[in-house]
Amino acid sequence: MQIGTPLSPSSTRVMLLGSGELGKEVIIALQRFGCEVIAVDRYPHAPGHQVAHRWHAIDMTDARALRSLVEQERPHFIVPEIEAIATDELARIEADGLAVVVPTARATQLTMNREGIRRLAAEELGLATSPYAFADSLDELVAAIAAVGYPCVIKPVMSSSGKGQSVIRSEADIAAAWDYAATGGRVKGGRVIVEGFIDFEYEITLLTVRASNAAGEIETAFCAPVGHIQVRGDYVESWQPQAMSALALSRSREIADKVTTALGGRGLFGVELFVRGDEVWFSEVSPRPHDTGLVTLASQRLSEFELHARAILGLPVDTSLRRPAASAVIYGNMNATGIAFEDVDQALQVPESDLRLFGKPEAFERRRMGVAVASADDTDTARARATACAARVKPVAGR
Ligand SMILES: Nc1ncnc2c1ncn2[C@@H]1O[C@H](COP(=O)(O)OP(=O)(O)OP(=O)(O)O)[C@@H](O)[C@H]1O
Ligand SMILES: NCC(=O)N[C@@H]1O[C@H](COP(=O)([O-])[O-])[C@@H](O)[C@H]1O
Ligand SMILES: [Mg+2]
Repeated sequence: MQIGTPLSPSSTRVMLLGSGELGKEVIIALQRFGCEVIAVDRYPHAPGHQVAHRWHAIDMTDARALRSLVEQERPHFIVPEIEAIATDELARIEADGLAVVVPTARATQLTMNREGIRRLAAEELGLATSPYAFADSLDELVAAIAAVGYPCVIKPVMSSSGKGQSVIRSEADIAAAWDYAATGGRVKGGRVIVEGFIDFEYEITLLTVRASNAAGEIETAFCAPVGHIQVRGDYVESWQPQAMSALALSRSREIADKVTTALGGRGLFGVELFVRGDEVWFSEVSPRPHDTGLVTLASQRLSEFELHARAILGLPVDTSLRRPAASAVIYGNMNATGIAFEDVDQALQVPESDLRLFGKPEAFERRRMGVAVASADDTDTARARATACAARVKPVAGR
């Protein structure tokens, strides 16, 4: 494996499609190995734009715009960082041998739509999932709910971070859930999935990495399970390791192994699972670093972002946990551009704490603007530290 010199003819070029907080950390990891990084997002000055060699703001769902940028930049690797991308064009780019798509173009196609990954997991791989049905209209939704039963969760098939998602308990909630899904999806009036509500005890992300071993073969390795709490479908706190029974852990690994093997390629995946006792259900998977995995910045020898960078480049990985840790999200708490953060010094008085402020040019009430991480002897203490650190950071209007 060879890595060239950035900005020279020998450069190893990597293009990120999506350059938010997760991409920013992947870019930093790639920069440390001397890659030449091109960061792309839908708006200028995205977090990853600020740490890359070059940046572009384009509509990544526009196949022609995407193709022409790839032809202009000639990256060796394309690393999708969000789901809303012209993934069919990525498949053509991969088939034409223009670049390696991470982990594979097919993985990005299957996971950008809940239907693709759900049918693969439940119908082809036979994994345990919630019962589910799909609907394209309010009438079909009524029928789908009748098949799945109450309570259930309604989600646009194309959405993320809980957008357009609601839990419904009776017929009276159906119309509102349909309307809400239409506002939160990436496509107006689009298709929805109805999922039976799983009354889980806790949920985890099993970070799973497919990377080359010394013999050059792809091997699967697992990080310690990440536990997390979601509010309105968006993560607010995570910790590692999540305590679980030996059987639940081995079942989780088996599911993660099956689904990541089916998606293929090299890279880090976030496999989302629901757990009750020894029972485990597959929920969904990100073929890229996961927001709940931000905790690994404090907990692992190599963060999930460094693991992704290494896997992409064909380098060896090490998933070992260094110390229990936790993460807590910092929201914008206002709608404004160019905001500031007060009391960062106070926040970092918390023992073993650290902060990432993403540098997003515009804040929204519920937009993630930063994260606090902290380590400790145990995850309970780490959680208390991370939430205390996050709470001390005060978003204020910029001057
Ligand atoms: N069928 C279900 N039963 C119980 N809880 C659920 C179900 N589906 C989703 N949830 C809850 O909502 C959260 C978000 O759901 P999901 O991961 O499908 O949304 P998302 O929009 O893809 O979020 P992200 O992009 O952040 O992963 C889950 O982590 C879980 O807490
Ligand atoms: N659950 C997916 C996730 O956390 N994705 C992360 O959020 C960014 C978008 O943030 P924004 O909506 O604030 O622009 C994405 O670019 C990615 O880093
Ligand atoms: Mg999810």
